[in-house]
Formats: sequence, structure tokens, C-alpha cells
Amino acid sequence: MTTIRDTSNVDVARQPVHGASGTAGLPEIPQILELEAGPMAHGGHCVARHEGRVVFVRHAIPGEVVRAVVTEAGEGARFWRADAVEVLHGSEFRRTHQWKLADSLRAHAAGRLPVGGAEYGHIVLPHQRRLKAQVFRDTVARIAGLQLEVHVTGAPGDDPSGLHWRTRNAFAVTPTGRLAMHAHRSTVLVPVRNMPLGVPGLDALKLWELDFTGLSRVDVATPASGEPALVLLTPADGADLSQLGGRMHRQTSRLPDGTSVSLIVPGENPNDRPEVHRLRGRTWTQETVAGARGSEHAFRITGDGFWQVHRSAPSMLVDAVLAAADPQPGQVIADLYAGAGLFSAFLADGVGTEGLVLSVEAAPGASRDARRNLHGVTQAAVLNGMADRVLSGWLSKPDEPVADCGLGGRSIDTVVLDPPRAGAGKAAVERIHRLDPERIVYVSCDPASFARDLGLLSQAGWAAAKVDVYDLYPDTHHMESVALLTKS
Ligand SMILES: C[S@@+](CC[C@H](N)C(=O)[O-])C[C@H]1O[C@@H](n2cnc3c(N)ncnc32)[C@H](O)[C@@H]1O
Repeated sequence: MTTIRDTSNVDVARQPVHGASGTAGLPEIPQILELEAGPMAHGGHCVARHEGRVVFVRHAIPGEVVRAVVTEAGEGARFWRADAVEVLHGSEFRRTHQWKLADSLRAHAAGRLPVGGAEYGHIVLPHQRRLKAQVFRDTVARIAGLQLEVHVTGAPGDDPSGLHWRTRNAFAVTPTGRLAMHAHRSTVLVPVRNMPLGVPGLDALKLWELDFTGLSRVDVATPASGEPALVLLTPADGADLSQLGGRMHRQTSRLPDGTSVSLIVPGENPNDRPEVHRLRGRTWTQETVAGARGSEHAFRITGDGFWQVHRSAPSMLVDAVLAAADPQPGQVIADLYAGAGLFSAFLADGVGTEGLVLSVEAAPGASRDARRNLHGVTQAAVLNGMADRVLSGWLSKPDEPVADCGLGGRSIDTVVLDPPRAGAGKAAVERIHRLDPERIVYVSCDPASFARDLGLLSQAGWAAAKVDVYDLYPDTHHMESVALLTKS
């Protein structure tokens, strides 16, 4: 696919978009299109057509007529991409974008690209949720061939603006050391001086005032419980590490008391464990989660280990998982893709000391956290490994002790799984089915991979007894779902 430069706008024209292969030889591709925005699709764009060709247009609303700058196109490409820059006929659900830097209209008018990550910010929140329900239904119907009725629920206390919910944020760094974010599908960096999606504790750090020269990335965890923040600094390729540590120590000494800071030096190979150089404070954060059933647990999360991003997501998802799994004393529950043990801890309360929770996680750091977080919980076993391999061990040697990768002669009552965006995939899904649990509780952050796995499970005789969709990513196209599957 080729990137078309927007020559109506001088600064944008100077900024090559990621993956650009130039515009030479493609004079026939228009740079600005007038488009009627069709339905919202998975991925955050409306489907429009130009002379029969599909154009995915961002920052529009179904039913609108917009002028859009073409951002990616090619003669033989199946579809093009475009960004709305002017609204000719607006939707009743449009509002001024809640984050100026992410507003396509203001950004293009000012001669720059909008930052990515808030592609629904121009839509009023109730309509964002209607669109997410429609995208979820359409995606499941298209990929799994199943008709599901869903309703999207927001987090209690969310601001109608859709802002102030992210407890985990990642920034790039400009060559001059300023905090920045990427434009959508682009290497272009847009310097930022706030992060409106972040919880208020993030802006209070005033990271934009520091000089991060020599870094490529800054990750910030600002726990929902109000615990001090953890800032992780990743050096740029070729940075002089001998000087960088001292300089970052001096820069970050301006951060509020209690803030922890570490320099994370990636290994030479992608699979090498990164070196962690602690500059101040600790190398982990603590989150406390209260479930609706009255119990509360504290979790330690090391460095960049996974934690649900919305400040209310851990408690909302725990409640949804407990409602779907309905753990009973003495039951055996597998918690696959378990991270630091969030669901495992609450499921262990439910199955009691006669029961068993098998908490399976592939990332060694997250598994170590899960071991600490579940320390002393005798009915929980933490297993570090890839879910499909662990499942295969359980199937091949069910009578071996749990410590030897078996099931100790017990059978699994419920499988909870919360895979990353790519979903569980065929091998894991088939093995879960062969374990023959009573229930499967599937937590997903991606309707497309969920639909693919649901389709496989439905062919094997499973049906969705209940599916709930949660708006845990306001102002973006993302959503979370929790499905209870039982045998049909
Ligand atoms: C969406 S997170 C869910 C974590 C946890 N359920 C929570 O809510 O905090 C997915 C987790 O799966 C882990 N993971 C990714 N691929 C995996 C695999 N093949 N097997 C087991 N765990 C995996 C990731 O490291 C991550 O911790």
C-alpha cells in the first residue's frame, strides 16, 4: 500500500507516514475524497466507498458526509484508508473532540497529524457504546456466523467526556527529549504536554517538563489505588548507558516523592530478559482490588507486567468473571492467561481450601508476581508456561501431580481464559474442549479473535449462554467482553 501525501496541507505533506513507499507513479489517486460514512467497522473506522473501492475512514460517524484526506492507497489495494478533515453533513452524535491533539479536524487544519489512540473522541459517549455493540454483533456474525444480542456497559463514575481512566500509559520520546505520541499508523511523533485519557495522577507527574534525551520510550503506571507511580525508561538504540543512568537520575529527582523510576535495558535478542536498573524507589507497583462479593486483594505488578488499563477494569472484570464462573467450594478452575493472578485470587476464595485454582501464565515476570500474590493460598497453583502446552500436559497425564504438570487425578470444572489480543487460537481451544469442563468463561479484548475462537467452540457444541460487553476503553474503539459458554 502506498501513502498519499496531503498536499493541501504543507506540514502534513512533509511528514512521511509509516510504511510509505512514495507517491511517484500514482497521480490518478485523489488526495481528498468526499465520502459518505457507512457502518462502523472493527478497528475504529467507518466503511465508505469511492468509485466502488472500500475506503476505511477514521474520525467520521456512520451517516456523515465528510471530506477525507487519503492516508494509504494503492492502485491494486483492496481498500484505502482516509482521515476525515472536514464535516459536510454532521451526525447528531458528533461533539468537539475531547482531546485537541487527537482531533483529526483541528490537527489537519493546523498542518499536523492527530495522535492515535482516541479515534472515538468526537462521538458522544452513549453513541460510542451503541457503535461498539453494533461492531461486536457484526463481527461475531461475520466471523462466527452467530447472532448475539449485546449491550455495552460503562464503568461506574466514568466522565461523559470519556477521559481520565488510563492507569497505564506509554509515550515515545522525540530526538530532543520531549515526551510524545505517535500519529496513527505512523512514525511521526507529536509532542504532548498532557495525556487526557490518563488518570489525574499522571498529569500531576508533569513528565512533559523533563528532558528525556537518549530514551526511546517512557512507560508510566499510576495505580488506581493512589499508590505512588512507577516510571520505566527505555534507552534509544545506541544511547550511552554510562551517562544515561546518571542524567535520568538527576532529571527524575524532580518527580514527586515516592515515585519509582527504573531504566529498562532490552536484551540483545528479543527473548532475552531486559536488565532493570533501579534509579529510585521500587521496580513494581501495587494495586488493590475489591470484588462485589466482599473480598479484597492486593497485587504486586513488576515493571511492565500486564495489568488491566482502565482504573475500574480489575474490579468490574473480577465481578463479571465470578458471576459467570460461579465458583463453588471444592471445584477445580483453570485460569489461563492469568497475568499476576487477578482472577485466580478471587476464584481461589470461591473454591475454598478443598478446591484448586490453576493459574497459568507464559510471561516469567508476571508468573513470579502471581506466585507472590497467591503466596499462602494453598488452593492455588501457579504454572509458568504457554497455555496450549500446559493444556496438552493436563490431557496427556491427568493423574500426575499438579507440580509435574498433571491434574492430580482431578477434573476441571471451569476454564477461565483471558488471552491477549490475538485470542487463544485453534490448538488451545481444542484442548480446552477436550478437557470437558462444565463452563468456559472467555474474557476478551478483541471481538475478532473472540469471534474466531467462539466459532470453533460452537462447532464443538458450545453455546454462548451470556455475553456482556464492557466499555473499558472510552474514546477509543476498543472494548472488553466476558462470555459464559456452556454445552448446547
Ligand atoms: C489480557 S492479559 C490477562 C491477564 C489477567 N487475566 C488479568 O486480567 O490481569 C493476557 C496475559 O496472557 C499472557 N500470555 C500471552 N500469551 C500467552 C500464552 N500463550 N500462554 C499463557 N499466557 C500467555 C500475557 O503475558 C498476559 O499476562
